[in-house]
Amino acid sequence: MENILLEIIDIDDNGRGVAKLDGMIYFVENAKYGETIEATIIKEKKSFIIAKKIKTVKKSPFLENTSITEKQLCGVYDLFDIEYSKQVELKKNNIINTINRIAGESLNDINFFEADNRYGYRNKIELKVSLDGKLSSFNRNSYDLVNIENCVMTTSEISDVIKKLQDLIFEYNLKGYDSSTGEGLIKNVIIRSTSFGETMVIFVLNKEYNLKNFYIALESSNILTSFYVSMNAQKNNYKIKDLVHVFGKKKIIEQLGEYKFNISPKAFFQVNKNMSYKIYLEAQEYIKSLKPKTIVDLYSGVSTTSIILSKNAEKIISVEINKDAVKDARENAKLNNIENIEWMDIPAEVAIDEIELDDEKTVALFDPPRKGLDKNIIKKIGESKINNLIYISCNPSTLARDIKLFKEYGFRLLEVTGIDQFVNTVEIEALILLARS
Ligand SMILES: C[S@@+](CC[C@H](N)C(=O)[O-])C[C@H]1O[C@@H](n2cnc3c(N)ncnc32)[C@H](O)[C@@H]1O
Repeated sequence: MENILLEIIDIDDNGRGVAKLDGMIYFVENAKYGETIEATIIKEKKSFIIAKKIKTVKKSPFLENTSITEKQLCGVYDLFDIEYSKQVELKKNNIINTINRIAGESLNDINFFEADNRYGYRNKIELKVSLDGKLSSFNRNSYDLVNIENCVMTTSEISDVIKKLQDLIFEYNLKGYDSSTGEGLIKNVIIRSTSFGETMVIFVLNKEYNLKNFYIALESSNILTSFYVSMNAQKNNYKIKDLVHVFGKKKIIEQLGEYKFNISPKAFFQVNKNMSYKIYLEAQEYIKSLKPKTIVDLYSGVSTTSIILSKNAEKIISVEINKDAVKDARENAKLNNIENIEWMDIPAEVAIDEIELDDEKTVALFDPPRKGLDKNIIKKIGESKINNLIYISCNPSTLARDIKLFKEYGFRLLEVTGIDQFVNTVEIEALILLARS
């Protein structure tokens, strides 16, 4: 089959280039936004074609002159070398087009919070270790490792920790895990930092191993506030299992506005502190105008939103499936002298059957994972007396699907705000307000 020329006009949620030719949509891995490429067809489906990039024929006019290398990205940042104004345009259009297409809206423009920092914003990173002991990151969609150096997207505290860890890993001759054989030692290195300069590291190990001298050296380097180890011997499973606290504090502390938050090793906390705080403040603006008696905060994590909104309602019901996060949330409320939050540490789709929903002065707030809301939640809220909903989403497609379903119960889309929380990546965060009159 002859090669074809494709102009990349968009980037999809998976970071693939999108092109249109003769009415067909093409998806191409490793294609840059704006470039023209020579490609070959790999797979033809009814409504789209998967193509493989052969070479760039014309460079993207949106490319920035940057000296940043793949090694310095320390992760997947598909848009890192695309002009920032174009990144914003792509993200705004993604939200607008997805909501219009799936939820039947006709948005022309939306509010958008641009990032305040393009680099140095990530307060959490997960790294791997190669078989020759080099800290590395995974390539997209594969177990291939890219050695890293001077990570530019992480906070300076995390960069400092990486340097020290790398020196010690070399010094103590520690090796990474081999995904093809299931052999090796270090599976995962999770590093977190807070704006107080506190740092936490978690090693996920493949087997029991005496690392006592390494731990002593790491502790005496004074670079870490907290260090944990977890054992997970399951093949190619890199997740934290049972945790052992090795040294330092058990939790690190972060602050958002007037509130402090203890963060334990497994708890979810947004990776871009400044931008996530902007989302919470925007949600608070909506809440202030609605003056609710009760806020039902579904998918509440460590209750960051519940705590920030605690003065804006008589009662907050905070629902989160992760029991560790709820434990942290209770402590966080105590730490901030907050007494009007009630917790349910069960799935939101189950909790919704137990929550009183027949008061018009209740506002529901959702912040689900990428898969969006469970159908039972939409049904129960739809059939309830609740008239105002705030929805924070990291996936425009499931957000748009859920807007469409809420519209069947008489809700209208009133506000949409996009937030560039995951700068230089294709990921987007959106906040919407739905109401029925
Ligand atoms: C995107 S996070 C939002 C957390 C929090 N609102 C914040 O801003 O930090 C989604 C949260 O939903 C929780 N979660 C996932 N599935 C759930 C379910 N079925 N019921 C309740 N919580 C769930 C996750 O543990 C995670 O804490």
